[in-house]
Amino acid sequence: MTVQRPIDAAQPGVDAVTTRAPKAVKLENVSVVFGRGEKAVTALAPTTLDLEKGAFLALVGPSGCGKSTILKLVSNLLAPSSGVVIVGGKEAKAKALKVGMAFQNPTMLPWLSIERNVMLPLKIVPPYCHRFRAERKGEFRDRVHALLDKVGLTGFGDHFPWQLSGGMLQRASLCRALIHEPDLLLLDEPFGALDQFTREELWAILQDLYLDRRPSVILVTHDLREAGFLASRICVMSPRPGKIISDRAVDIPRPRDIGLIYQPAFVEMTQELRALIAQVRK
Ligand SMILES: Nc1ncnc2c1ncn2[C@@H]1O[C@H](COP(=O)(O)OP(=O)(O)OP(=O)(O)O)[C@@H](O)[C@H]1O
Repeated sequence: MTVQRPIDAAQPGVDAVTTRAPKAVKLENVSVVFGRGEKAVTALAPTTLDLEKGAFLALVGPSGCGKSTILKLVSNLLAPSSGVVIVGGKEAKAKALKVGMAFQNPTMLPWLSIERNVMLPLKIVPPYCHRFRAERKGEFRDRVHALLDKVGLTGFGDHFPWQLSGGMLQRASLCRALIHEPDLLLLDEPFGALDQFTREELWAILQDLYLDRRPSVILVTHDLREAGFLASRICVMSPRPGKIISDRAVDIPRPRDIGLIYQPAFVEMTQELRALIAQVRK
């Protein structure tokens, strides 16, 4: 596949209808400081950031620049020291949106089969939890197996986590993040521990899953090709204190083919990002 349109930093991302599109997430002048006095660490300097509904944002930057801190704010695992975090039009603590999450370590419960691990959000998240008893052997089970099929795990529903490879567990983890059809997907280096081939395979799978329902996505990654392949927008962050220093669109039509990452315009974009990160790491 060829890149049909230039990668243009001046345009809104391909997944954002316009910059006036409804916002899934808004950070308004949000900062996070850990500790007090001389030991205080500003994990995030006052930051303002909007994520359009259905957009795919990648956060990249050196270690310690505040990427995970932003995910924790949005998922309400962390309260801001100042400013306000709006998710689905309300403060993050109101939990106005259904959220799905996946991390570098898939953290499956070892005593449950893959089917039951993937089904867990349906047991916990309204409105599904009210129907869980009635549906766990019916509609919900079918839904889990349909998703396992999509990620190439057909027939592994009755296996236990220890019977799967790292790549297979990460596929199952994506299923668990998506089973309750979240409006917002938060991904913290989900493919960081995988080999390059498995990783590329999972980029394509994640893209398909994203195109199915178009949730809003925030992906934290150290892999610039992963960011460029998957995202409609890439924010680069710098550390001490954590802040966003660049916010650019990735204006490449979807579905994207993996061959894209070898295209000159794509390589140029990742090299620019790399140079920016190398500067702020010093
Ligand atoms: N609970 C905490 N207490 C004190 N400092 C913290 C805490 N959590 C994070 N920090 C600090 O806040 C800063 C931002 O951390 P954060 O985990 O968001 O960075 P990151 O960009 O996700 O890093 P990495 O890429 O290594 O995962 C770092 O300097 C970190 O040491």
